[in-house]
Amino acid sequence: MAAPPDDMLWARGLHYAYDGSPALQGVSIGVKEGEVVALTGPRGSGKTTLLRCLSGQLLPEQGEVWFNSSPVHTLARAARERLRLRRFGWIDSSPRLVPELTAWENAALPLLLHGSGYRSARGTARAWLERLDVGDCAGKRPAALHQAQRQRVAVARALVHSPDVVFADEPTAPLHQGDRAQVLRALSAAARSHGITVLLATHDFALDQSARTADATGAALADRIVTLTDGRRARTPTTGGAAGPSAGPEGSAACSLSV
Ligand SMILES: Nc1ncnc2c1ncn2[C@@H]1O[C@H](COP(=O)(O)OP(=O)(O)OP(=O)(O)O)[C@@H](O)[C@H]1O
Repeated sequence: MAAPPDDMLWARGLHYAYDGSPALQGVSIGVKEGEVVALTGPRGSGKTTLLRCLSGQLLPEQGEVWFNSSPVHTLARAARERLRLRRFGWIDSSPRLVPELTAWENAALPLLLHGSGYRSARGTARAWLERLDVGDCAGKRPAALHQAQRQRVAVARALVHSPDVVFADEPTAPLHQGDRAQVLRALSAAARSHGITVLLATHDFALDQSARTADATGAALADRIVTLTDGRRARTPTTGGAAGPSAGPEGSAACSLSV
């Protein structure tokens, strides 16, 4: 089966289990170019597993993943790694930076791995750090930075090579309340200004009060919310939160980004 031509990323009937314990049970999703999609659901609902299948880190046991009308699920490991390196960016819940490298060197890693020259990689990485309000940290090593600064460097690293898709797995989890909305806005604004598609996993803010502000912001910055429950797409809205009643599995979130 071919993917719909207007979906940049498309998956059908994904199943994945860890040691026989199901994490995804037939998830299908389509994402258009430039869309910002918030993936919500309670802890353990399969958000990370879905992101990892869509980004080619995991091979689904059943189902198909297509990127730009080409199959990802049939690619050999080396080809999937090349695809991830060139076309995708990944932001984890904790900023895994290389401690020996400065902030700009960390941000520039995808470019350097692609074979870009040192000087040009430095210029591009510094520009992204400026855009993310951590330009003055460019020469510092991760240990000298606050957690929010480190996470911004990780965001810069995910965007620096102008990927087609950025997968962000609860990128604000380690941050204080005040930093969360800022990092999400910075990510979202940068992605929108460069036409980068974003899949952003967030906890179900209706169920997790501590994450409410960040996830409400993440959802409000998204074009659309997709909700998972027990490894399946939820059929009804699970929240009356900031995304509002329109934010069902296929519903549109308010897109109120103005940064
Ligand atoms: N490496 C692993 N080994 C075994 N089980 C796993 C592993 N990773 C995830 N799981 C299980 O798979 C299910 C889905 O987990 P997943 O991390 O995808 O959900 P999630 O919605 O991202 O959760 P969270 O919000 O807590 O990160 C859960 O039951 C989880 O315990």
